[in-house]
Amino acid sequence: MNGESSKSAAKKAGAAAVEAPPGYELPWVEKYRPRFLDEIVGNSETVERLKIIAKDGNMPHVIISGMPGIGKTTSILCLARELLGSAYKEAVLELNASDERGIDVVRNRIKGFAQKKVTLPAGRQKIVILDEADSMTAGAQQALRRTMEIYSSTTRFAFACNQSNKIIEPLQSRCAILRYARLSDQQLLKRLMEICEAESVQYSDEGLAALIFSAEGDMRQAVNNLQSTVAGFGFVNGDNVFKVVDSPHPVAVQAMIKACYDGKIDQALETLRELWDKGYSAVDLISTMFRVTKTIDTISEHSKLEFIKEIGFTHMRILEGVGTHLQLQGCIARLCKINLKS
Ligand SMILES: Nc1ncnc2c1ncn2[C@@H]1O[C@H](COP(=O)(O)OP(=O)(O)OP(=O)(O)O)[C@@H](O)[C@H]1O
Repeated sequence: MNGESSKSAAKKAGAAAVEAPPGYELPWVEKYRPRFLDEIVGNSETVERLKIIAKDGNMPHVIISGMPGIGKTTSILCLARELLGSAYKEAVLELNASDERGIDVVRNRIKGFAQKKVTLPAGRQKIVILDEADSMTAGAQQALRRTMEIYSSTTRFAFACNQSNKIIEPLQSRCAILRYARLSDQQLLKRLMEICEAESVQYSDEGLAALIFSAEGDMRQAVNNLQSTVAGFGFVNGDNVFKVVDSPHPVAVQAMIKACYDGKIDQALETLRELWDKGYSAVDLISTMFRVTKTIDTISEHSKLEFIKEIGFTHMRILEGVGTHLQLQGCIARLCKINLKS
């Protein structure tokens, strides 16, 4: 790809306006962090609601919850940028888990910010962003209750968290709760292809499939693994991706599950032995077995459900502390037996 077209691809993928200092490369998750709500992939209904808020300007207190790496913090930052324009720097206070966020910070820093006078576009308020809010102590959350009410005419709060039930009820009742779902494979694929084009990455289709498989709907992980694979190997194919993420190769695990389905216990145990000897832990193996079984389409629906049930029981036992080779061998034996019965 020539320089000009790679530049326009970068623009299309929303490459950050901030350039890294010469000699340094920004991590791609930062370089391609969406800057406007339009660029956010997935969760379109929720993002539409945010766009309406950005247009009307009357932002309620919000909680955005969902699993990691799907755009919660990014959405709040985009919303704040669209609401506040050039006043963004002055009118946003962002605190995340790396900042001290005990009661004192709520009493001093947040309250101080809420009292501060800032010139804003008409009808806009200052915004306090509390990232990873579920890790704030209950005491600190309690201390926010009155602050949120007293200063609500000038300051609005946005919380991002993985589990909204870790936010105390009184705060939940003051906020609009928006839930983000994990991103679909197509959404991840589209974004990864945009970034590959912008960065002139050499890739194969099965390389992208491997990135999507290992990310499980987490865009941050997909983009990070893409960058690590490019940095480590230069070419994104399945083998390289699984080396980077250091998880059992799903093709081998799939062969093992299929051997169970066909009742070929020796072959299945042999594959298990090879994977075990590579040093993967029992949890890695059993969770890959689960994910692979879910997606195999050559197994009957009934057997698939029975397999998943058995794998689930084994997973539970492993988490209880018995993560041995024998545990997995037992699981393989039971999987082989399921199909013999039916
Ligand atoms: N929906 C998305 N669209 C485009 N890029 C995304 C999306 N979600 C995540 N990303 C990428 O992943 C990076 C991290 O996203 P973000 O910080 O918003 O995640 P998060 O959901 O807040 O995760 P956490 O719960 O760990 O804080 C972004 O910089 C961006 O590059």
